[in-house]
Amino acid sequence: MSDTPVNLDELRQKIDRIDSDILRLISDRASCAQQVAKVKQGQDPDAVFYRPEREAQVLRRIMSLNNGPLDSEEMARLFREIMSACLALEQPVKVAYLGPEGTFTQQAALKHFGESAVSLPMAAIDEVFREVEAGAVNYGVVPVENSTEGVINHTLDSFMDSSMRICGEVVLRIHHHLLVADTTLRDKVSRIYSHPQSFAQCRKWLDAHYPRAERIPVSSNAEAARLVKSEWHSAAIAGDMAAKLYGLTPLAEKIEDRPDNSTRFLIIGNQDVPMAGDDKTSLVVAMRNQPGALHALLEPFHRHNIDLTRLETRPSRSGVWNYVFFIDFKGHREEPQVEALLEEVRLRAAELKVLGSYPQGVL
Ligand SMILES: O=C(O)C(=O)C[C@]1(C(=O)O)C=C[C@@H](O)C=C1
Repeated sequence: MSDTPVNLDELRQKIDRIDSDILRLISDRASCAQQVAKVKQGQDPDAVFYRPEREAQVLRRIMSLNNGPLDSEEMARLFREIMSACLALEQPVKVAYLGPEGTFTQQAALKHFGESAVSLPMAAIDEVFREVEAGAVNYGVVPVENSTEGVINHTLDSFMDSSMRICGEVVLRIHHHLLVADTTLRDKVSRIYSHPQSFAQCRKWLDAHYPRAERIPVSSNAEAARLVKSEWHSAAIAGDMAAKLYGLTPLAEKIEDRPDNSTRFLIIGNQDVPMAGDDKTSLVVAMRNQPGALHALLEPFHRHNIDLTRLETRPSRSGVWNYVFFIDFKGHREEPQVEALLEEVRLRAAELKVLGSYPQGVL
């Protein structure tokens, strides 16, 4: 006879036994993290407890070991939460994000740090920078680019004046919904609120389905959701978090024009992150305004066979240099060929600032 349980009671008893094992193992893991904290404190009284490179390695390892039936992303999300709780035992982590509550940036912060982190909404990107700089929070989360709408200039500009470093990145699939309240007259929607970026990401859908509705830009999707609560003829374009926060329901789901619509967010902090094995580096470089400046800047990347993942130009704010370039590439600043590259770029540039080397987003 097979010992595989066949009825509901037996299956539930089996699940109870497995849960007891999981409980014991998670508790063992948490005790281990407490010991790690003691070791870190013993090494350095100002020890940093959050270690992005280690977290990336743990999550990648879990994904590579996973044989289903849960898919690897789902499994990594579960481990994300276990690690988040373990880190909170070592030291509760405070994270500032571009608010208000219910924005995609809050979603990115939770995706990266897990639910055990304390997340605090800020009214503007430069406030997030200021809070981290002042030491009021440990880390900050800000959006930097969207696959449909391009770069978020406020974030790049904030890096020019700041000593903050990049400690990580998160990429979030952005799904927009057309949301209404219980009291909305669904066939009388004549006004739609959203953030200008979201309007741009859903433009074709809106032209096709609501060509005559007035589109009112507001400061965030969460604010759009809040406004809709009290208006019977209005709808908001926002994501799941804002819908949940304000108790709205979707009239139409996933209305973004591009199915791969995603936004990249950066984690800013005060620490230099060691190599994780699958890293990126971000730079800001000022070049003198002379012929061939861009070629001179990019040529060493080609020669050292370094994979550029992004290049943005911003007007210089000091007025002395005409071009400021934001460059992301694959590799860590401690790798020998990256060190050699940075040495060369430094000689050619008027100014070079390494914003950070950090693990590529895992989830
Ligand atoms: O390995 C460490 O340094 C730990 O503190 C343990 C741990 C974990 O739970 O795995 C927790 C927090 C860190 O950010 C990284 C990993």
